[in-house]
Amino acid sequence: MTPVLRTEGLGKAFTLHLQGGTHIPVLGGVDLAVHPGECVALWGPSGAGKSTLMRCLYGNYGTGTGRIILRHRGADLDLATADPRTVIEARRETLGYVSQFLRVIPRVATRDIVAEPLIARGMARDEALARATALLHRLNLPERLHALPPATFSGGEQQRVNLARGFAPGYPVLLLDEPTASLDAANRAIVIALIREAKAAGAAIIGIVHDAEVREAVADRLFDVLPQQDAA
Ligand SMILES: Nc1ncnc2c1ncn2[C@@H]1O[C@H](COP(=O)(O)OP(=O)(O)OP(=O)(O)O)[C@@H](O)[C@H]1O
Repeated sequence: MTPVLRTEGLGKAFTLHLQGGTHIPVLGGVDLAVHPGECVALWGPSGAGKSTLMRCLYGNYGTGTGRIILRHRGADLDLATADPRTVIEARRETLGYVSQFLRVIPRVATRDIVAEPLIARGMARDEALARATALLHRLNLPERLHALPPATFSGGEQQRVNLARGFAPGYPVLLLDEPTASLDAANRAIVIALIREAKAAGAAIIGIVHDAEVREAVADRLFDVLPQQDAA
C-alpha cells in the first residue's frame, strides 16, 4: 500500500544567530512512512526532536535536507519545497494538526473555531455548525461555552476545542501533538475512540503520545526519533 505521508532523508538543524551562530543538529536521515488507517507514535527521549519533526511535517519549520512527500489530490506533493499557497491548500484538504495548545483567535466563538475548517472545505455553514456542536458535546464541552471565545477556558477545555477542530473535517492525514495531555480519564477515553474511528475511516495518524495507556490503545507501531548526538 502507498504511504500517504513519508519522509526521505529528512534533516533539520537550528542555527542560533543571536548565540554566535551556534548550530544545533536535531533531525538527520529520518525515513518515516505512514499508511492509511494506521497510527504511528513518535518515540524518543525528551529533546530528541519529536515536536520538531511534527512541525516539519506540517510545514511550520523549513527542512534542511530531504523530502516530505504527502499524497494530496491524488499526486505526490513535496511539502519541503512546496510554495506557501500549496501548503495552505494541503492543510485545508489533506493534512490536519492538533497542537498541544489552542491558538486562541480573539472574539471568535468556540463553535465557529471548530466549524471554520469545515466551511473552508466547502460545507454549508449550518451543517458545519451542527457538526461542530455535536463534536463539542461528544467531548463534554458544556453548551454554555460553545458561544464564547475560548480565551478564558481551562487547559483541558481548550484542548478539547482544539481536538474538535482537528477531528471535525476527517483529514486523510492527522498529526496529534500530545492530544490528551490536559485531559481527565473520561475525556481521554473519548479521544481514544475518536482516533480509532478516524483510523477505521482510513486516516493516517502520527502522534506524540506520552500517556502509555492512550499510546497502547491507539498506536500500531512506534517510530524512533534518535537524538543526533546519539545517531552520529
Ligand atoms: N526553535 C528552536 N530553536 C532552537 N532550538 C530548538 C528549537 N526548537 C527545538 N529546538 C531544540 O531541538 C531539540 C529537540 O526539541 P523538540 O522539542 O523537538 O524535542 P522533543 O523530542 O519533542 O522533546 P520533549 O519530549 O521534551 O517535548 C531540543 O534540543 C531543542 O532545544
